[in-house]
Amino acid sequence: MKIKSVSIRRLQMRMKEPFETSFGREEDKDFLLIRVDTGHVQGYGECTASFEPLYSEETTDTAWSMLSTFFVPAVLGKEITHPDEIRTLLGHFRRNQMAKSALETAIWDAFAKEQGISLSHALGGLKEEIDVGISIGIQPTTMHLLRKIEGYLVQGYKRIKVKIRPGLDIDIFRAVRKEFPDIPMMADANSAYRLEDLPHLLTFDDYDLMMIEQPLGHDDMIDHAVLQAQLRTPICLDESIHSTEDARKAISIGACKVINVKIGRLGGLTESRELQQLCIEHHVPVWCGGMLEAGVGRLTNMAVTSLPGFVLPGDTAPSARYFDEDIIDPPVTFAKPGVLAVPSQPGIGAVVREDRVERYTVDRIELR
Ligand SMILES: O=C(O)CCC(=O)c1ccccc1C(=O)O
Ligand SMILES: [Mg+2]
Repeated sequence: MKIKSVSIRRLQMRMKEPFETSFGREEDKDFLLIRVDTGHVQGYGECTASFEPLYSEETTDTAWSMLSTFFVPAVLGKEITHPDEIRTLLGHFRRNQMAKSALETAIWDAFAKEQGISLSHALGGLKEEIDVGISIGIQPTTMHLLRKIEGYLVQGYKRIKVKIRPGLDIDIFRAVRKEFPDIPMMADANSAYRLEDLPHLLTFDDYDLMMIEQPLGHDDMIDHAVLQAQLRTPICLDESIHSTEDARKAISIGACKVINVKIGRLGGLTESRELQQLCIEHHVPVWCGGMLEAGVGRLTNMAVTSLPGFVLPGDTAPSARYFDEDIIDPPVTFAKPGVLAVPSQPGIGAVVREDRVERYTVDRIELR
């Protein structure tokens, strides 16, 4: 297989509602969509970098720059027998995982389409159905949050994740546990606490949380290990894990008991698959995180979730939770409440609606 041409488009899509975390607020989706052409098929990949460098240091602009200047030229015209080779072709360039992943996932999609198999099967995925949880952004009041939770439980979501920050944590846990004593609940702090908050964080153990996601520094593992040694609630790392090597180190020092896999944060599907394999060997459960993806990224997340290490519900909600109109046809919908069917059609398993892509495009470049 040879990559004959690559198109990079910048898209802007209105989100149904803003999403607020401890690090900021996202109102509109600003992202890159990559399309690779092999002469036989077209593969698509979505970049999970955001407009601002808040979740990670990457942005839509830096990803555009890295892809067009370095990453796309490194793969154009090369004979590729398997998408695992992309990681090697890009390996000498430091970091910029989200930009690399956008290109690598597009090539995985093209590879699966050339083989006539689903992306899930190309990866070695076995599950046909996956359980879905919901990540709820910070709400104006606790009452708003409680009513949102109620609505999502009615829709069948298998696990509720609430976003927290200092000053907005225990009150939420208390209120949720009062109304919903038994639901699977977890919290995501997006690095809002410091080790000096340890006594306060230990009180989280009273609320039967499935896990606490990334309580401490985005670049830390050491303090997380100190905290985990005293905290009964499992720590799940998100921001801190950029590779299988990071996961190995985090597990070996006891910095976490669970890992959130985001394909973009890890630089692609090859790395994500390897990380989940390592986690199986160490009996560390993983689940698929989300970056408010549009349809292409959403389908890629569903494919990776079909791998056996993904034993907990992911943040892979249906399209309609984020957008009025997705760029894929059909959009992602529940097969039954709280459950998605992993597509069996070739590649990501849905048609990318080029007419809609065109409507949301604000910039483009084609490299050949
Ligand atoms: O529904 C989703 O896509 C997950 C939303 C989410 O939690 C999130 C969204 C944007 C950036 C970071 C995170 C996170 O998991 O920390
Ligand atoms: Mg997170």
